[in-house]
Amino acid sequence: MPRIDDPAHDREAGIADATPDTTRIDDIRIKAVRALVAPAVLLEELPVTSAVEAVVERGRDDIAAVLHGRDDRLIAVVGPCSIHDHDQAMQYARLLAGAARELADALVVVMRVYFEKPRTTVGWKGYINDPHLDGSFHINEGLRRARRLLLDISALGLPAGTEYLDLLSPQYLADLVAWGAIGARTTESQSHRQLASGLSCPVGFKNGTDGGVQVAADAVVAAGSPHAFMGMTKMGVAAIFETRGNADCHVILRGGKAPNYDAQAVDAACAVLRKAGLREQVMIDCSHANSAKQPRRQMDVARDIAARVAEGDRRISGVMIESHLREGRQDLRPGQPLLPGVSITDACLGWDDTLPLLRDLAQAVRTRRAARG
Ligand SMILES: O=C[C@H](O)[C@H](O)COP(=O)(O)O
Ligand SMILES: C=C(OP(=O)(O)O)C(=O)O
Repeated sequence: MPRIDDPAHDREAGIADATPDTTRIDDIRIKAVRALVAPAVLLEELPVTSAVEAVVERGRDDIAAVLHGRDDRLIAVVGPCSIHDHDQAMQYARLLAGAARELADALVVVMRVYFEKPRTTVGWKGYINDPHLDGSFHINEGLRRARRLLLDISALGLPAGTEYLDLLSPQYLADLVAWGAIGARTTESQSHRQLASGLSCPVGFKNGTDGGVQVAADAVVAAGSPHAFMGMTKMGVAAIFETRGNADCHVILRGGKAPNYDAQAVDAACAVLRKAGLREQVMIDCSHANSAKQPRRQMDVARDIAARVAEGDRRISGVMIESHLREGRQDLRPGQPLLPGVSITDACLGWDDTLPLLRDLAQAVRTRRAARG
């Protein structure tokens, strides 16, 4: 596929109706403007069923109950670094749904269903931005596929979690999302904090890429407050949104210059949260800088967390694990076939190692519960 700025790109991608901009002093770096489907059209085409509605609501309620200390289970956000194939994602979801049922007494399992990838510089930006994985950027189709997948996963009884990166995409998908994340690169962004203040689900803010927890605590404070900002309605019209604030936000420790999953790091994070007047609780991301992106190191991190939970630590309210059908990662090379069930972004743990890890975490919760009597 030619680069997006090559005149042959749109022809080869089958994109019709590209509208070249002819003004001289405005939009001088915009090559074309293409039509974007209105959210209301997709919501009508792919409506939420009452069964899915119940799964989303129950997922949100369960997560909020853990965050507010009414439920002693552990939230486990588990799944691929990114989605790139519907059938493989569904294969994974069926396995995870089985585990979620088995461990429901101890874990609130949420599948990571990440469609939008924040890149350090450039790279494939996810299933919505480029669903054909070839630089053709069929965003309308990406939105449609994302919505269909969220419906299918939720229909298994499994709540879905996603990263909110684009500021318009929530209007197409947010009704189907039980838990949201704001990533390390956007936790400090006012626009993302405003968005979180109006989302219907609980939201986790990652610490900054340098490891700074203060920005995530600040984000929880900001998202908990009401805001007014510009956005787009379901009909695709510009609007001013006024939000109530989101009381179900929390911090996610994902490491930075150094890992931050151990007891000392949790003490330090809780000191920051206490000073900000927030609940002393964290979700710990076993991946990213906590595993130095070595997928198998997630097992060490998760087992370390399980040991502390079993000893009675109640400040750890959740874990995140990057896991796919098969371990590792692969490069996306145009025209080259991909291995099924292997991540095309960060390396993941394989399912065979994930299930025992989830069982260990669940056992740790049961031990903690038994000790409290
Ligand atoms: O989780 C995903 C990645 O760590 C994040 O999107 C950054 O990826 P990159 O550094 O490969 O661009
Ligand atoms: C991009 C992610 O993480 P982070 O923002 O911590 O880099 C992720 O969880 O996919």
